Amino acid sequence: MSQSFQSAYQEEESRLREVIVEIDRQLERLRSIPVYTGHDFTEQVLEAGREEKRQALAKSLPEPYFGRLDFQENGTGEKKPLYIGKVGFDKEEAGDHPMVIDWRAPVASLFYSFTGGTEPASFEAPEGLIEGLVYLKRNVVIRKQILERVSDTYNRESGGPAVNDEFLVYRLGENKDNRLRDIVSTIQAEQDKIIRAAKNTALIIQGVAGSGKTTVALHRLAYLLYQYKEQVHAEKMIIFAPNLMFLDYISDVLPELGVGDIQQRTFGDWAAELLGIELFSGDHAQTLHRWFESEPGRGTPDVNDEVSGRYKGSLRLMGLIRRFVERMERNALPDEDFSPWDGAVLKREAIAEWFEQEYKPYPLAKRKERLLARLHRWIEMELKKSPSGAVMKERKKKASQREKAYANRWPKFEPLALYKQLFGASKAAGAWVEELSAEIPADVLKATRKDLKQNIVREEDLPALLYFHCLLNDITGEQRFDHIVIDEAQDFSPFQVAVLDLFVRGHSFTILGDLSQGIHAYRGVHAWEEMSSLFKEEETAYFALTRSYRSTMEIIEFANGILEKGVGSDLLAVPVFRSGDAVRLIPYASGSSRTKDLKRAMESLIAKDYRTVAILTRTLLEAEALHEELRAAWPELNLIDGSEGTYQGGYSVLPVYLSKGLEFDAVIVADADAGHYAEKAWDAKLMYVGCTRALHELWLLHGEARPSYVTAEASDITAIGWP
Ligand SMILES: Nc1ncnc2c1ncn2[C@@H]1O[C@H](COP(=O)(O)OP(=O)(O)OP(=O)(O)O)[C@@H](O)[C@H]1O
Repeated sequence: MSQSFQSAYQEEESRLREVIVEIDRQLERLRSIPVYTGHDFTEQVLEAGREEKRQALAKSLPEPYFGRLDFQENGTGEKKPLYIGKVGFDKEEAGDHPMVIDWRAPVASLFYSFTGGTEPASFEAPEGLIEGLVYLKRNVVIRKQILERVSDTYNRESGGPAVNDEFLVYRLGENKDNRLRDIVSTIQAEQDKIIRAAKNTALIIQGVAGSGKTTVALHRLAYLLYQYKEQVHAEKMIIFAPNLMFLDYISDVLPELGVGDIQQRTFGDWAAELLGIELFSGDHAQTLHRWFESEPGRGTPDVNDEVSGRYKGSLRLMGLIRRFVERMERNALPDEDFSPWDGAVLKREAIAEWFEQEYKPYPLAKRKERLLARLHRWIEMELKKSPSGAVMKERKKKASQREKAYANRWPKFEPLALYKQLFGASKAAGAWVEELSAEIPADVLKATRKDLKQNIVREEDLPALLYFHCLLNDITGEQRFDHIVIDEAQDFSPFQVAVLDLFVRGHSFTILGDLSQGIHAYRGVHAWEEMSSLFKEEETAYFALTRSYRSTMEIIEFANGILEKGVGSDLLAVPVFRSGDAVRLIPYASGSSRTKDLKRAMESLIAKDYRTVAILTRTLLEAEALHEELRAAWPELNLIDGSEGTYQGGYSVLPVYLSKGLEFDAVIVADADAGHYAEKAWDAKLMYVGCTRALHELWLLHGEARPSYVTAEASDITAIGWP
């Protein structure tokens, strides 16, 4: 141990003791104050503040901070060490500078944005730009109040080189359990820019596999809550993610960051609940079967803008619905006057005046509701003019029948009813409806009509139904969001985002995805312009994350090869300098069974003490069969089939298309051969998704011929055969 390291360690050790004593002191004082349970509002607010502090301090006690930055602000002549942690707090004596600074505070941004060199650094504070010199950037690992590691990634005294990746590489080398974790101690400058971007912008982020998109989005939510305390509320934020298992997988990060109450949903669940409709239960399985299960090896079916998912997610359909509702509005008012009994008449012109002038500002369903309520009041007034009680009774009876009949002559302003009309699944309001329906691609029209006649609503129908809902009804304050995160956004459609934009204040979006992983291209976007064009130029910003943090250099280079050769993409990942074992290509032994080889691969990797190991098959059927065969060897082996609500970690078998978003210490791609993966960009994307799930080790087992994008020769990054 060098002398300077020893003194740094001792210095940090004594500082840690000082901080822990202070936290203990503050906690003790707070705990000694009796909890207020009375009705005085001021006291209640004070108690809530104390409770928040108690919790924050207790949470920070085991690991009060993770970083230190020595900074000298211009003109101060004083170099100050700033300690950065998940929770900030001051010494109790007034006038002392913070003991620990919250990682989201403006000054803490320096810890992340500073990339080295001797030039002055700056950060944006509420009072303006602050400039100064950075002397030291230090990472410390504290666990259960014990200082475990001190790592200087920049030291001005030693010549001011670039910040090094030593600590990052150490962190990335750790094995993972079954949950995504926070990265506050190692957020990188390119990620920090996204986390701290202004709130009222639709951020679109293209990030290569493993670039931290999901992680960054979660940290951004924590940042927005801190920075825009008054405008943003946790319960008014929502994260849309692809499935419940993925939501479970990411569910620890926000609590780790001290953030609760943020809604985490799938788009389907959220939209169906809002609309009060039930989705067809077989939809998911049918869709996956159609696109991923039917003919492995022969290549996934071709996709164009006329396939159902693409069309129903398009702005073309959105425009069509808008025109449909406009026509509906023009044709809504019945042609005749209203007569509650013979001799009494309310002229159509008078009703039109209410509908077209007075109630115009209201959405359509509300306009109808108000109009009919007013009509009812008019009837009551007229009834009062009756010459006798008997006549009044007679008239009332008649009026009630005619009022009902009149109301029935109005269209039903209900999303599903109108959607059915548009697709010809129920009686149309006029010939004009057919004119509009003719614009829908014939195959889509036919299949959807058939579905709707049987009351089958699929997930792909939801953007249209939601849009109908928005055109017909007010969006209530309760339904509105302060911020929306869309993860795996390459699988979202422009129509989905356009509708969500109606639900969010100030176009406040974080939209993240990777076009290279667009394996649901039958419904998702093919270029980010499809989404950015929904917003005005000043309302949107685009970021690209090119560095990949998940996998070793070998794995990333191998996966880049798949992208280049198989997808023709130039969205290649730049690895962090973390080297591991070569990617292994292993032919199945002739004469031996494939299962035996896969079992052997699994055994070898488990023997290396990896905590999460997965075998990825091309289809679910294959995963099920393999799971059945291997269960005897590993009773705890999980089968992931898309129906589960939680992610278990450990050892798993799953079809490759369900692995998206997840990661494993070691991955075995089964059947990486031409019999399972065709020479098609889409199949190459599937292979890319599979390979980029591996953190430390990747093995591909295969039959005779491999697709051309799976590299054949042994090299620095690939090894052939068993170790
Ligand atoms: N700055 C960082 N420091 C440490 N680890 C990081 C950092 N950024 C990302 N990671 C790690 O890299 C891995 C990938 O992160 P994440 O899943 O958020 O990426 P992604 O871009 O959403 O991936 P994909 O699109 O491939 O699913 C995670 O293990 C995450 O903890």
